Amino acid sequence: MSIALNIRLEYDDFNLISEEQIPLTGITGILGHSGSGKTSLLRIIAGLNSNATGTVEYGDITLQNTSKNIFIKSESRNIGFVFQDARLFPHLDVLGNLQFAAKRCQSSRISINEVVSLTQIEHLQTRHVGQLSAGQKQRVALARAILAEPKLLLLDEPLSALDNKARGEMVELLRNIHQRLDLPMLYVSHSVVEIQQLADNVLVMENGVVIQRGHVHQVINQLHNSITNDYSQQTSLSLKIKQHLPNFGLTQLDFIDNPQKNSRLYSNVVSHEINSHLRCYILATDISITIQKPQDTSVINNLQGVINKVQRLSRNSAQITVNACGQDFLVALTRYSVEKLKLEIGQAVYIQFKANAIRSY
Ligand SMILES: Nc1ncnc2c1ncn2[C@@H]1O[C@H](COP(=O)(O)OP(=O)(O)OP(=O)(O)O)[C@@H](O)[C@H]1O
Repeated sequence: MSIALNIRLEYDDFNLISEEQIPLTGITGILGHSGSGKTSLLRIIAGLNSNATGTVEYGDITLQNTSKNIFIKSESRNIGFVFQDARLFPHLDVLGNLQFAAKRCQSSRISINEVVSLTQIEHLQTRHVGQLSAGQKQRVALARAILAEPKLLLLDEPLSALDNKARGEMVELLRNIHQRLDLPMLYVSHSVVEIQQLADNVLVMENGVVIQRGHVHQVINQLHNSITNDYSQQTSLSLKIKQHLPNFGLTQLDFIDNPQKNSRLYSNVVSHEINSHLRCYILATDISITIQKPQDTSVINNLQGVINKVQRLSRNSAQITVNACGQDFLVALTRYSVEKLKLEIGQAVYIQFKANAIRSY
């Protein structure tokens, strides 16, 4: 099932044009600069923007068809929304906010207690909204949205006001909620890391148009430097947890499709279960290249590969793509190193990176 959009929105100095099939399985991330049209796209899907013209189909349900004069109102679309600011009722406590949402839902397949436990807000129920931190407000907003039992949840930069720790916890929470409720989500952010950790599929927007779409790792590995301000070129991938080595503070990882002995990788210890998948990324600046097989090196991760792309980024910097164990790794080098090592397409090389270069939330 998918949302089919064929839509146009015109403001004085901004146009959004979208002809898109958005999958309704998993979490779809929408990434792009500020002002690229991400929120406008969500608002059109939610039925909060009646200026847009064209069609919006949810599976075989028509939510909007301008030429047939069809526009299903937002409150009848059964689509949930969580904004940057939580927008809770300030005169009610947490439980009051949740009871209000539950009252409006006719089917009540999920109870307030279940949602409270799912969003980990048991201890906050009697607090007033003014006594909550930004992260706690977002969890309550999430709980309220889930209580309405939407068939789709739209999230517009819900973590933007949170610090790093709270963000990591919310990402984990959103993943759990998605899995437990099998609730499709569209997640807007300009943070590549958030999208990398959360989304299954990604749309990239620029100037009101979707310019890239596909599986999260594939899209992130092909992102151009200019897409987001906080973006550094990186290799995005998922690895399988092979074993934890607590005595060394390390976790041993396998490539999912290519689990060979000589392709084991090591990260700083993570809390994931054995055989589960770790979503992670490695900054291009954290990987180096050697021509000879590294010997007696302190760098724990060494993989043999072949150069399949040499790209000049600026006068003095280049990006090399090395395929190792079926995975493309992006490596940032100076022009000096590229020339010194005479790197070229088809050349066999080794890539190296430390355990702490394998990053995740
Ligand atoms: N009601 C409106 N009237 C006129 N222009 C608008 C209106 N709403 C949004 N815009 C313009 O549309 C463009 C896209 O805005 P939108 O909020 O969709 O971008 P965004 O990618 O979500 O940005 P951000 O990441 O900053 O939230 C912007 O140039 C904005 O100024």
